[in-house]
Amino acid sequence: MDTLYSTKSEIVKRYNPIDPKAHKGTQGHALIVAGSYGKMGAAALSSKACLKSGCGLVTAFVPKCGYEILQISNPEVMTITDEQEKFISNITFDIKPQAIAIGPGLGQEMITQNALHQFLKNNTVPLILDADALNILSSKKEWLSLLQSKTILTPHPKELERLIGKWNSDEEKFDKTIAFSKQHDVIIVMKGAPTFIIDGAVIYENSTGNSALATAGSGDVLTGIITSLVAQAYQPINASILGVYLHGLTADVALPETGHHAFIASDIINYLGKAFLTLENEK
Ligand SMILES: NC(=O)C1=CN([C@@H]2O[C@H](COP(=O)(O)OP(=O)(O)OC[C@H]3O[C@@H](n4cnc5c(N)ncnc54)[C@H](OP(=O)(O)O)[C@@H]3O)[C@@H](O)[C@H]2O)[C@@H](O)CC1
Ligand SMILES: Nc1ncnc2c1ncn2[C@@H]1O[C@H](COP(=O)(O)OP(=O)(O)O)[C@@H](O)[C@H]1O
Ligand SMILES: [Mg+2]
Repeated sequence: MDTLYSTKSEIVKRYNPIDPKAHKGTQGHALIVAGSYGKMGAAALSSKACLKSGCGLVTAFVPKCGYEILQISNPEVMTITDEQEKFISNITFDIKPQAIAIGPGLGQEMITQNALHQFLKNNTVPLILDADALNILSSKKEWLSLLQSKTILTPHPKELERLIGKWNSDEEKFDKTIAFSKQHDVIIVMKGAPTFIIDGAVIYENSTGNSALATAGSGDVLTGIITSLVAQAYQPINASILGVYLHGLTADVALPETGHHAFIASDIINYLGKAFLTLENEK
């Protein structure tokens, strides 16, 4: 099994500094479809991380109960709401995003499952699927054929197991994940310590991050970062590799200042600036 290691010099090659003539309209518009009653934090974290990774415009699509939560917690993020109070039931919008994330805090209500199905049948926008979007697909595997080429899936180990079934060894885990990636032509961000990014037979091993990331919402933030990069026109594989690297780097940079225990998902967002600067200084 050949694995490519994401060294800093490899990452810098994939990183594009922002054009001095850029404006919010050229920096991409991302849509984050997330949240349900009691899990609106996932939508807030994901959409803030998206904005703090350079995306020009970010819109959150949330159930009605999330409207004020999103508008107050993230004034820079625009918010549109579903007609249902507590769950998403119909993913329709009149904006033209360049990347869409679905899943953080979404829940798996039947009405939400149907909304995801209808959305996948019609969608042509580059997509990032996380959390409950993956759990729904695990229970409706026939919908996987609706995914466009190079859709990005970001499962943690339990979500991966739901998607590909149990494994008895690391080798089997990789074999099954590679087979899944090839069969559905999707990129799999296999989250863990470390995270591996799998694109067919090609495996990239991330080189940043530490156990400070073992905290609620850490994956929701990663989804926002990767979605931001896709909206800024990074190829899905480059957005995945660079996003995972920057996510881990925030924790490495923060550690001497915060320690492991006090570091929370919002700190990943707080340290994104310093993480990006380390790449800019190398360019
Ligand atoms: N503030 C908010 O609004 C937040 C909202 N959130 C939202 O909540 C929803 C449910 O998401 P979730 O991931 O908590 O539930 P679930 O899929 O059952 O997985 C949990 C089980 O998976 C396993 N496991 C996980 N990681 C592992 C690892 N590295 N290594 C090994 N095993 C690992 C572990 O299983 P165990 O080891 O206990 O058998 C664990 O018990 C989802 O929509 C999410 O976005 C959260 O993001 C939090 C913040
Ligand atoms: N010990 C660790 N070392 C490095 N990264 C970790 C560690 N623990 C968790 N992470 C990272 O934190 C993120 C957790 O994602 P996830 O489980 O989806 O969180 P949540 O659903 O709470 O947002 C992943 O990117 C994972 O790689
Ligand atoms: Mg998660």
